[in-house]
Amino acid sequence: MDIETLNSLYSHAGYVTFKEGPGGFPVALITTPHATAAITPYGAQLLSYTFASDSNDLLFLSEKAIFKEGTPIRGGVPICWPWFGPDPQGQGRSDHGLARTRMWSVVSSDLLSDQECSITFELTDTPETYTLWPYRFRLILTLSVGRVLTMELTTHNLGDTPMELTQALHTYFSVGDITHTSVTGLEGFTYSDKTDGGAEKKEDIAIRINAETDRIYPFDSGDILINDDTLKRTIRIKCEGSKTAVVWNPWSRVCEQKADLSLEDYKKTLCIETANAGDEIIRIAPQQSHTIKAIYSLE
Ligand SMILES: O=P(O)(O)OC[C@H]1O[C@H](O)[C@H](O)[C@@H](O)[C@@H]1O
Repeated sequence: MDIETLNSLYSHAGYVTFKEGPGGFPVALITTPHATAAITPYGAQLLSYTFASDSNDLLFLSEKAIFKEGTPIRGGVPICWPWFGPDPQGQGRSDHGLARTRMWSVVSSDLLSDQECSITFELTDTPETYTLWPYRFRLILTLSVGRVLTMELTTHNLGDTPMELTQALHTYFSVGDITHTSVTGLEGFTYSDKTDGGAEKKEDIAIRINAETDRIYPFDSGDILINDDTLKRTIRIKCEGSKTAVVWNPWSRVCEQKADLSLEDYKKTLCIETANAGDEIIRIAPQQSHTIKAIYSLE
């Protein structure tokens, strides 16, 4: 859909407008008294979110991010779906599934009040997705911009066979300096350390990142806090409908390997992902649905 049509159908004066963004992708710019957001239908990927009370973006977006059909965008909130990580069946399909490299459709934008605005995107199966993943689905992302940022991802199984999937809201938070950042809320949980062959480990203290980190924690309720001593802010993450939380920092080794990351980017970002990852496979019966939700706020 072109920018003019998007604006004629879904803009709200002073709140929602569509512009052409990098790579020619459309971007919805959303402003409320509490925050501003930029989200592209490509991957339904949130690229930026800035609370009015804070001059720093909540999210990290790589300066070297690639905006090109078929390539994932490095930063913001990529949606990993219907699998998290490498192809679970080893068929050579893309890491993290097919949602982050497809153009979604905008289906609505709503002024919930003069304080809050939401936008909804959908991705449905096509003959092309069916050859990659043989299910009939409707995937809906709703993002609400207000006092808090809410992201809700619902999978509808439109077919007549059960569907199995893993998934994540792969949020790249911006941090002032990773070595002056801690994460609380996950201490005491036994996690799977993907940098150590999935070894099970446990720490009873706040997480501090001082090496490449890639962990899957069992986590189905409660809050996770990112305490940032440099930007002097605490980000609160509430997860619903998810059974795991993933903590990822690429450190220098992965930054060196990725064309879309700068060498020092590991200092500026930390991913805390609301997920059903690893063994936490979601099963959705025919004609049923499943929702995960993340709510982000600043303290
Ligand atoms: O480079 P990507 O395909 O975007 O994946 C980036 C990272 O995503 C997740 O956090 C995984 O746990 C990591 O193992 C992976 O390296």
